[in-house]
Amino acid sequence: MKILVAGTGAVGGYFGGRLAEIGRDVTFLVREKRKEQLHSQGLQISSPHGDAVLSVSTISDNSSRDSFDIVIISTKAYQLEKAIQDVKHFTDSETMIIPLLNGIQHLDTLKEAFSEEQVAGGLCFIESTMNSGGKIMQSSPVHRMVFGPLQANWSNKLNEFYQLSKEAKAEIILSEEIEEEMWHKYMFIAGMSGVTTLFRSPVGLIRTYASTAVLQVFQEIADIMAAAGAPLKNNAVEMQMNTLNQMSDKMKSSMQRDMEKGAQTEASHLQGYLLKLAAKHGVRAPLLTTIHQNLTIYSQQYPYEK
Ligand SMILES: NC(=O)C1=CN([C@@H]2O[C@H](COP(=O)(O)OP(=O)(O)OC[C@H]3O[C@@H](n4cnc5c(N)ncnc54)[C@H](OP(=O)(O)O)[C@@H]3O)[C@@H](O)[C@H]2O)C=CC1
Ligand SMILES: CC(C)(CO)C(=O)C(=O)O
Repeated sequence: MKILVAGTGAVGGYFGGRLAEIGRDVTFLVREKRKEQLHSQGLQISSPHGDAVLSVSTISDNSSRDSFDIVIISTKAYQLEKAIQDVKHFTDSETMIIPLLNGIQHLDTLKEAFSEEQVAGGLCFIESTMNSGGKIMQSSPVHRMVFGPLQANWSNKLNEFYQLSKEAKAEIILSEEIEEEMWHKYMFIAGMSGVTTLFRSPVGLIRTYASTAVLQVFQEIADIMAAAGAPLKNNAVEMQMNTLNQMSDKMKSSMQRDMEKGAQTEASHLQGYLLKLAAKHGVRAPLLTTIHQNLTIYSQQYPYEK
């Protein structure tokens, strides 16, 4: 089974690397700078589960036009449109797409670009970032990737992919309820990245001094999602509070790490899309609005390429 990873950063480099590490047929779609890094120093992972330096296969958007069975998409949301154009050279009508982006809006973009049947659901829990030298730094042990079919007629390729992932040094899970899981992860990350960027603090201090804000933002998001008809559990807010309460004091969100690097954030894909749903369904979300305003002001102050 031929696997292509589009987005060899903190997420794709980690999970793709863990598959390559056990000899699976993984290729990384990369641009020039990343290609040079990977060829000169290998795919480097620093992790509580053991470091790795892997020699990996790469292709670029203009190289040969092979088709892959599975394409894992792990770019940022604002890079997705270009990534889709590049990935298209390497897919056919049987290729299954597994996106690992946070959020939900990208599913529509992908279904439009490929076909409804080709797009699976996916998400991950991992605290990782890529440092300036291209090394993937995982800072806490959780490394869970969940994927699964979004409709009943699922491709056997997903099952095959699950079977060949089992030995990888990562928790890779096939879920029959991936859509519901994605909405819950979306609730969690929109809230957690929102408060960690608003208070510019890891979760420990926020839990101690601003737990009411955390509860409020999860509740606002739950109200928006419920109004939009998302498949949420009755205790969705409590579940997110529990997840947050189990995290270490030092835990940060990837959006917060991006902000610390002065990089672009996924605010419009995460909080911005929720606020669009809130406006559409007439739901009030004052704290989420403040969080989004904070991210918008940040985006106006930093000189990243817009
Ligand atoms: N990091 C984390 O801890 C977590 C992140 N997520 C989510 O995962 C997604 C990915 O995040 P993350 O891995 O942190 O992001 P990174 O910025 O670390 O990685 C994105 C990678 O995608 C590459 N890329 C972008 N466009 C293309 C393209 N057209 N062709 C080839 N490569 C491309 C970038 O390469 P280049 O250098 O060439 O731009 C970069 O290496 C996001 O939606 C994020 O919210 C989810 C859970 C945890
Ligand atoms: C909260 C966390 C680390 C969980 O994977 C995450 O999804 C992110 O920071 O983007």
